[in-house]
Amino acid sequence: MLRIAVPNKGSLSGPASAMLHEAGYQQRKESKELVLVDPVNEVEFFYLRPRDIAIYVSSGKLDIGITGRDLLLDSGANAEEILQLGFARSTFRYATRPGTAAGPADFGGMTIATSYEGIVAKHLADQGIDASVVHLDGAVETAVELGVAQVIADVVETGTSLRNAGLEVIGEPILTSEAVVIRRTGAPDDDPKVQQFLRRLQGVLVARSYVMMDYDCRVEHLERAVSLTPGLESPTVSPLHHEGWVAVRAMVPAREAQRIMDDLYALGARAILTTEIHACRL
Ligand SMILES: Nc1ncnc2c1ncn2[C@@H]1O[C@H](COP(=O)(O)OP(=O)(O)OP(=O)(O)O)[C@@H](O)[C@H]1O
Ligand SMILES: O=P(O)(O)OC[C@H]1O[C@H](OP(=O)(O)OP(=O)(O)O)[C@H](O)[C@@H]1O
Ligand SMILES: [Mg+2]
Repeated sequence: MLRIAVPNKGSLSGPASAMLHEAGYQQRKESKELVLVDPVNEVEFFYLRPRDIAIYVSSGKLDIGITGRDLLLDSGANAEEILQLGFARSTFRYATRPGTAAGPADFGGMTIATSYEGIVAKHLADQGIDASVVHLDGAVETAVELGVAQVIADVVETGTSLRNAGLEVIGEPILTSEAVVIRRTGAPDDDPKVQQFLRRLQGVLVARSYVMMDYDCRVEHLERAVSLTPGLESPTVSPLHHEGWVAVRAMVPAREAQRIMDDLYALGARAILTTEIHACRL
């Protein structure tokens, strides 16, 4: 059985379970379940704290896990990314009250509050900045108002939490993060069970970001039309009963679908339809 670590709380938990469900795996029905065996797919899911997942995977007791890139790097665990999942996207940044510092080079002698000590200590050391780091479990934005630190380093998505605390980002992002699948560094990459799992998740990613587009167009417009809808390999072109017309079918990126439909229509294509893709293997 493939043993997989899944986040049990926080921003990663819901979207990770939703993606696994879309990929055809059983998921737990209630948040108190810590282990779930999916015998049909020969997979065992362990619902763990997101922060602990890289540690379990690096120990070799679990084959793979879903976590955030920032959590993986912060843990310093011996594990590596093998697939990016596109959710829980964020940046990791320093923030201060306006006027505190012109940039991270001015942080010398200051205290930086963070839940990600590993990332911050390494970044400060790499930049040669002599600042202290204080670890807080969460809500670190409040540390400045309460005088525990002059600077924070935290996850930023919309920036709302920073604005509400009267803070502004300073310096370039330390890193960009998203949910990722990880395995122990150097684990063999030809394990068929892992490969099948990754193919299923890749299928979900493609199904989420592409739609199927069908349309009819005149033969003389076909080349221009297929240049708008080249598909992943090549579009399917079938003859229509109506002489001089063909039907075309191709996958197109979902977020470009409306623009492509406008362009096809302007070219003379008609009966332009898009349909959702529920699952795929490329
Ligand atoms: N607002 C957010 N937007 C996008 N990703 C986020 C956000 N907050 C946290 N993350 C991501 O979620 C992961 C953090 O997991 P964690 O369980 O700490 O999430 P959390 O939402 O902060 O939960 P908790 O309530 O336990 O603090 C990191 O990879 C982080 O980048
Ligand atoms: O830029 P924003 O869209 O405001 O999102 C970023 C905030 O979201 C997370 O906090 P969370 O709600 O998980 O609370 P926490 O600080 O207790 O982890 C993160 O730690 C930031 O505080
Ligand atoms: Mg949090």
